[in-house]
Amino acid sequence: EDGYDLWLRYQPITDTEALETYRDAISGVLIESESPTLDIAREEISRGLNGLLGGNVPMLSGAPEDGALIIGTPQGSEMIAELDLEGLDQINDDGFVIHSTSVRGEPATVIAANTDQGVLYGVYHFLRLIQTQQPIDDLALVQSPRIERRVLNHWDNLDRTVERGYAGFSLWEWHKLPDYLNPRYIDYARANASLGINGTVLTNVNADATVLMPRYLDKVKALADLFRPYGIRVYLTARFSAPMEIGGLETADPLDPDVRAWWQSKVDEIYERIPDFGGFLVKANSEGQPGPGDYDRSHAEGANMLADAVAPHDGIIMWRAFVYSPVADDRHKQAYDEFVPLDGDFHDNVLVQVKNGPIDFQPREPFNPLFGAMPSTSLMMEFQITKEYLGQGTHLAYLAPLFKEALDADTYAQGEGSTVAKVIDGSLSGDTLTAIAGVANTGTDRNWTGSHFNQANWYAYGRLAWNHDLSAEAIADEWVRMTYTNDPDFVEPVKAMMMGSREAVVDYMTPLGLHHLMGESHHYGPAPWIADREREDWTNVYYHRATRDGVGFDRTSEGTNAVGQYAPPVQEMFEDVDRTPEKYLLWFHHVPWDHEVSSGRTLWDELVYRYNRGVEYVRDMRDTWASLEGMIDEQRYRDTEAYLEIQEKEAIWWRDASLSYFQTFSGQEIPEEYELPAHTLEYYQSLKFPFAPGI
Ligand SMILES: CO[C@H]1[C@H](O)[C@@H](O)[C@H](O)O[C@@H]1C(=O)O
Repeated sequence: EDGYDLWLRYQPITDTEALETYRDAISGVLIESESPTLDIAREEISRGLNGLLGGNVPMLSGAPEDGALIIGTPQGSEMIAELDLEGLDQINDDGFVIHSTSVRGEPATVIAANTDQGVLYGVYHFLRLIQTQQPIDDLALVQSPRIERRVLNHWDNLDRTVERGYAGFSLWEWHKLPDYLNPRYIDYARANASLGINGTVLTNVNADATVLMPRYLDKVKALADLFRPYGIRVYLTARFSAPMEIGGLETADPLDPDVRAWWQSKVDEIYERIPDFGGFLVKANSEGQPGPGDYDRSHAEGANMLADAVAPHDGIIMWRAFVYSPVADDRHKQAYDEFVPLDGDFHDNVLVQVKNGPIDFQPREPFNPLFGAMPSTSLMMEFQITKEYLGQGTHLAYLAPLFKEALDADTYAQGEGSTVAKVIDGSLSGDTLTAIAGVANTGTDRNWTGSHFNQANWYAYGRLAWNHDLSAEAIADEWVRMTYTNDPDFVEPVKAMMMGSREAVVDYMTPLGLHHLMGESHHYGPAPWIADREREDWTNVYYHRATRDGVGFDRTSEGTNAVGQYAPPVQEMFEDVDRTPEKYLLWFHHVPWDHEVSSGRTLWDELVYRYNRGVEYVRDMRDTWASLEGMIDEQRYRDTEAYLEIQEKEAIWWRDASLSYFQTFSGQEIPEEYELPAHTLEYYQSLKFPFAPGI
C-alpha cells in the first residue's frame, strides 16, 4: 500500500453482515445512455461496486429488476423521467438526487441529476456512502454545491518545480505533452471529480508568459480535453507583461489599444483550442510581479482589460488581492487599503481572490477584513492546502478546522451572521459568480501529497468547497474510513488525533496570535530573530515586536489601527484586550509579560505552557499511532510513524528556539515543571535549513 489510490480505494467490505446488506440492496447497475461523462460514471460505479462488494455487480440493460441502481438524467433515461423525482427541480447543474424508490414496480435506488456532470457527482457520493458504510436502504438525498467554481491553484512552474510544493515535482509533464498523456492525469481528474472540484489553474501565480505561446497552448489543450468529461475546466495564470515578453509590444499598459488587442487575440487563440477555457488567475503588483500599477493604472483597470477579453467566451478573471506595497505601515492593512476603494469598479466577470487571512497563510490568522468590505465585488476565498507554514511535507496538521474557522468567522458586514462563507457563496449579496480556490499540495510523490495525512487536506478542501456546512469532524470521519478502514477502533482515535493537530502546530510554532516567525524564504523551522532585511515587513521582529516590557503587535487604534478595517462589532472586540479571543491576543495587542490571561497564568507562563502543550500533543499522536500498529498495512503505518517522529523533533525545535529567544526579552525562567531547551539560543540561530537539532 503506497497510498496512490487516495480515498478512492474501494477495498472489499470485510464486515460480512454489512456486505450482505449492500449486496442485497444492489443487484446491478442500469445506465441507459452514453456520453463521455456518463461513461466515466459507468466505469467508476462498476469499479467501485465490484471492489467494495467483491465482484459480480452486473451492468443491466432493458427493464429494471429488484435492487437495480438506476443512474442518469430525465433527458437520457425514460425510466428516470417517469419518476418525477423529488428535488430535481431544486438542484443546480452540478447537483444530484439519490432516492430509494421503486421503478416500474421494482424496488430500486436512483441517482439522478439534470446534467451528466451532476450524475457523476452523485455516483461518487453514492460510492462514498458505501465506502463509509452508511445505510443505503432509505435514501432521499438532494444536494447542490454552494459555490459555483471550486478550483485548485497549482503553483507549478514550467520546469516542473512547484513553489511551496512538498510532494515532488509538478504533475504536468510539459516536455511530453501533448504527445504523451500520463495516465496519472486521469487519476488526478478522478480524485478531483470525486470531491466536486471543477477547475484547475495549471500554472504558478508567479507566472511565466511562455505558457501562453502556441506550442504550450497545444499542451494545455491536451490536458483540458482529458479533464473535460470529469467536469474540470482549465485556467491559466496570465503574466501581466506578456504582451511585451512574447508579443513584442513596448508596453503592457492595460489602457493601451495595442495591448488590449493583443490580449483579445491571445484569448481568442486559447478559446479556439479550448472552448470551455475557464479564464485567468492573476497576481499583479505583488512580490515583484508586473501589473497595472507599473503604468499608474488600478487593479480594476488591469483586471477589467483581461475580463473584457474573455467575456465574449464566458471566461472569468480571478484577480488576487494578495498585494503588499513597500510603503504601507502595517502589512495587515495593505490589501484592504488598495482594494476597498475599488469596490464596484470591477466588471461582472471578475472575482477578487482573497487569502483567508490578512498576512499569509499563517497557522492562525483572524479573517481577512476584505470579506464583507466589498459588497459590490465578487470575492472568492483562497486557502492554502500545501502547508507552507504548517510543517510542510511531514507534520500532521489537519486543516479542515483552519478552513472552517475562516468560513465561519462573522464579519458583521450586514449584521450578525454575515459569515465569510456567506460572503463567498453569494448568499449575503445575491452574487451569482462565486468561487473558492485552494493552493494544491499535489506532486509526483507516490502518495500524491508528500504524506498520507496531507491527502486529508486536499479531501477536506474539496468537501468544504462543495458544502461549507460540513463539520471538520464529519469530513475527517469520511476520509479516515475511505482511506484506511471503517474499524471504529482505528477511526475514532485517528479522528481525534487529526482534530487537534492544527491547534498543536499553532501551539508549538506561533501560540496566542504570534505570527510570521519562520525561517527566511524557505519558511521551514523557527527564526523569530530575523531582523535587518531590505524591508521591515520581511523581518520577523516586525511581527512579534518583543521588548523588555512585552510582546505582540499593537493593531488597535493606539497602534496601526488595523482593527479599524473590521465592521464595528468586530472592531470593538479586537480593540479591547480583554475581549479579544486569546487565540488572537498578540496579533492585535502588545501585551506586558506579566499580563494575566484567562488561565490565571502570566503571559510568559502561558507562552511556555502552550509551546509545551504543542509538543505534548505530538507525543500523544505518536503514542496513539503506535497503539494502532497492525490495524492497517505496514507501509502506510511506517510512513506515518516516521513522520510523527520528525514532527516531534521539530516541535521541540520550534518550542526551544522560540522560548530561548523570547526569554531574552521576558527575562523570566521557564518554570521547572517543563523541559529546558537542550541547546543555546546561539545554536538555534546558527542552524541552517534543513537541519533541525538532532537530525
Ligand atoms: C506564489 O508566491 C507565494 C510565495 O511563495 C509564498 O511564500 C507566499 O505565501 O505567498 C506568495 C503568493 O501567494 O503569491
